[in-house]
Amino acid sequence: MNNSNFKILFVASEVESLAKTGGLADVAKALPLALKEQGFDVRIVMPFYKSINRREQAKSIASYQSHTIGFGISELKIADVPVYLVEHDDYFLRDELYTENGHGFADNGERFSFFSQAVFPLCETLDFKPDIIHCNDWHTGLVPFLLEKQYRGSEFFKDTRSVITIHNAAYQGIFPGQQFAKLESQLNIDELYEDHHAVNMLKTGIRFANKINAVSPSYAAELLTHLGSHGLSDILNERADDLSGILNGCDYSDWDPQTDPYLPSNYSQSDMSGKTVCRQSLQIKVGLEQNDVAIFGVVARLTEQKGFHMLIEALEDFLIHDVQVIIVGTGDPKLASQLHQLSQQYPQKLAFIEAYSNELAHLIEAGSDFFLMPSVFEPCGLNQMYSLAYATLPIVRAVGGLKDTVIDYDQNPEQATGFVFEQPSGQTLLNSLRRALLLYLEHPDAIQDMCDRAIQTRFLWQDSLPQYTELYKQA
Ligand SMILES: Nc1ncnc2c1ncn2[C@@H]1O[C@H](COP(=O)(O)OP(=O)(O)O[C@H]2O[C@H](CO)[C@@H](O)[C@H](O)[C@H]2O)[C@@H](O)[C@H]1O
Repeated sequence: MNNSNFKILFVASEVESLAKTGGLADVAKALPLALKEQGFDVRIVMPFYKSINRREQAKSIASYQSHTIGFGISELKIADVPVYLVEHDDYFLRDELYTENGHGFADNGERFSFFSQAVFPLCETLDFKPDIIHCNDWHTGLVPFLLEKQYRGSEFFKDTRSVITIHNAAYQGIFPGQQFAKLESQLNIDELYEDHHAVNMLKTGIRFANKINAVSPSYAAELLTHLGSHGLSDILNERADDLSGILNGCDYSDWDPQTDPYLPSNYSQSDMSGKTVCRQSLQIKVGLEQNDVAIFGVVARLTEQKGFHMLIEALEDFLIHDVQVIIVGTGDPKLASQLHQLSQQYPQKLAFIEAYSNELAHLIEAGSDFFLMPSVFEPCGLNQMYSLAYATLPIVRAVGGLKDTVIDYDQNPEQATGFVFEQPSGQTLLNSLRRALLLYLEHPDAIQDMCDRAIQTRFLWQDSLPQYTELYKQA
């Protein structure tokens, strides 16, 4: 395959450095950039949100209008990858990407079916004939359906194939059928109807994409089980031959303690003194005393997925020890209020910052000794990869990508890079926290060895690219 002749349209609802609410954005930037480096002709398409960074630099390049759909197309670049922004003020000129006052917009189904629909005239207008349309998560789930049912017969798209990557199957985009009424009338939307005429956008993508992948091998395996499939095991088992798991890479150009511009002092394996500076600066920033107790950090969306119910239960006992816990996150207001309450109870030991802050996220990765991810499920997880790169030992549950990326101290002391536990309970998490703390206090040499291994661990996109290339070929 001559890469430069191979055209990939990467369709995503968020892209790091332009608009981000979670890990999907990290991948939607890093993977296209890695593909571009291999010479592929890759372009990204996403909605033109109000909050897009560098909004004023976006260049309007075209517009499209038919009897059913109209939108503008603007362009920005990330490195030398073009990013096409679908401009439709009614749908996308809103303060947030998906929600308002903590609730999803009522018309999210309509917004993202519009976005999925816009992909095709956008390609035609820009005369970009993709070999692969690479979709991501529920927001883009209608694209494979539209490709098969509306465009398969067209000259322009007759050779185009689709791939859908599942970053998080818990979010499926299930909306009432009326929200899809603006799709072409000749399309048979009825065939997508489930109970009460609802459409499941992720399931639609899984049904119609030529190939499907999940963001880690373990998550792909879990998706075939009742327990781990978020209710999608039937359709995924039907498509099992086309499903694979490809581990995400980590973007070390954004996450490297040697060059990280957010850190007050950079550091590396050969000179870790900067990590102490980061630690002090973190303590000052979040208002904790500057002493040298073990620091446990968390950066996450406040959702059940991230295991906050286990964490809160475990912290109630763990905070009697001489430790500091620093949590940064936004999301579920109930979880936020529980965390605020707990931090008022232990003001010297627990700092909870309810904010979305890139700067704090980087500082926590650098300034903590341990990083907590007690997830209920975790398709891949990126923060544990960032932690490893910053010599901050992850404490994770053995699930999805966490299982594929962290080696437990008790299981394999010679190669360990963190602490891994199985049972999803506050008690087992508490045991792991104590296990880590005990080692920190009594065997600093063992902790040092683990940090040395952690900081050298690499999850490179270059290692995952051959698998994506193979997926494209098979599609
Ligand atoms: N308050 C805050 N302030 C600053 N930054 C914050 C933040 N809250 C979260 N972030 C950032 O958002 C990203 C979270 O990425 P994760 O992969 O850990 O989880 P997420 O569940 O969003 O992604 C989903 O998609 C990714 C990508 O495939 C999978 O790895 C993952 O398992 C899946 O659930 C990180 O870059 C993190 O630093």
